[in-house]
Amino acid sequence: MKVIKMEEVHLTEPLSLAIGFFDGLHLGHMSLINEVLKYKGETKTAVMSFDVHPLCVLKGEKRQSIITLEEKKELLEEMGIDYLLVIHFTKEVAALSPQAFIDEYLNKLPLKRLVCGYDFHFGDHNSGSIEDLKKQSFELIVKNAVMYNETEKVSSTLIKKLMDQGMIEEVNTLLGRPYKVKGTVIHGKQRGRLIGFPTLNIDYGMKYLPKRGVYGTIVEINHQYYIGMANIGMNPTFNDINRLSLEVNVFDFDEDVYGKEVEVTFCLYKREETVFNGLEGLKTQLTEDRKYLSQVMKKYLTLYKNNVK
Ligand SMILES: Cc1cc2nc3c(=O)[nH]c(=O)nc-3n(C[C@H](O)[C@H](O)[C@H](O)COP(=O)(O)O)c2cc1C
Ligand SMILES: Nc1ncnc2c1ncn2[C@@H]1O[C@H](COP(=O)(O)OP(=O)(O)O)[C@@H](O)[C@H]1O
Repeated sequence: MKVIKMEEVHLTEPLSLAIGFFDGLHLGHMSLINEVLKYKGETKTAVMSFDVHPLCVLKGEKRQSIITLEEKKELLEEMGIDYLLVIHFTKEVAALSPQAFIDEYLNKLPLKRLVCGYDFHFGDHNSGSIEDLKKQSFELIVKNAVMYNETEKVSSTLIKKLMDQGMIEEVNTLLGRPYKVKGTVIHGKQRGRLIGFPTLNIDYGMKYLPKRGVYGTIVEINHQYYIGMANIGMNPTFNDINRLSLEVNVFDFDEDVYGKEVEVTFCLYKREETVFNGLEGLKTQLTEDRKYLSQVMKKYLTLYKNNVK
């Protein structure tokens, strides 16, 4: 798959294109991508997205996302999309009228058909709608919402809400794959090894983290897979950190991997983060967590290993 900045695009073969920010690439987004892939062979296949979330630009928000641009690229490539077309999103782009947006980004392409979701809006104050797209010369396919239940649609907002409740298995169902966080191993307070539970502290960047607490995870280190118990939290027993930490104690592993990139896959939520009355209480709890998770996580490790290439 080629990644092309829209300012530099020059394509000549007919295209089928899905458009959206696609935070999460969840089942709803996948229905658009799969629609485009139906035309592989007849046309080239492409996805158009933005480099930063429109709300970050418009409201100056620092927004944690379910998926990074890097992960988006990997997934779309695996699915067989030919081009990822990236719009550099700025206030000027946000202020384009609907027709100016269409002329600037869509009519410059050899666009045979456009696939978008039922609620796609674009242009100044989101004033552009499906009605504007229907008037153009390309074919338009509008996909209905994929539903979560009778009333709620699968959406990035819903996935974040479920993450906030620790409902990671539900999240994984709606993503169509397990939730992962990739990051570099950084230094913590060097206390873990003293209590017999060393942890990889992970720099999770701008990834959205599930609810504070303990999770059963699969950890990839140097192309090997391990079971691990992760904690997302503020280590309230010690009360000496100021940003939510993601750390994982890896089973059957004993190496120094500071500075390496690792990937944590969230499989199940075990318990809330608790304030202990000193180290002994924490150690007893961690011993119980390890005993429980080393049993329960075996099947996830097998499944995981069977599903990676
Ligand atoms: C599986 C797991 C569960 C944890 N649960 C708690 C907890 O309930 N309460 C708490 O204060 N800290 C908890 N911790 C965090 C420990 O306090 C932390 O790992 C320890 O202080 C080591 O920190 P360090 O990596 O900065 O050295 C947990 C850590 C792990 C790996
Ligand atoms: N089983 C293991 N799980 C996690 N980290 C381990 C393990 N074995 C060795 N390590 C190493 O020990 C370091 C963690 O020790 P710890 O005392 O918790 O330090 P820190 O506070 O810097 O995370 C890890 O970064 C890793 O390099």
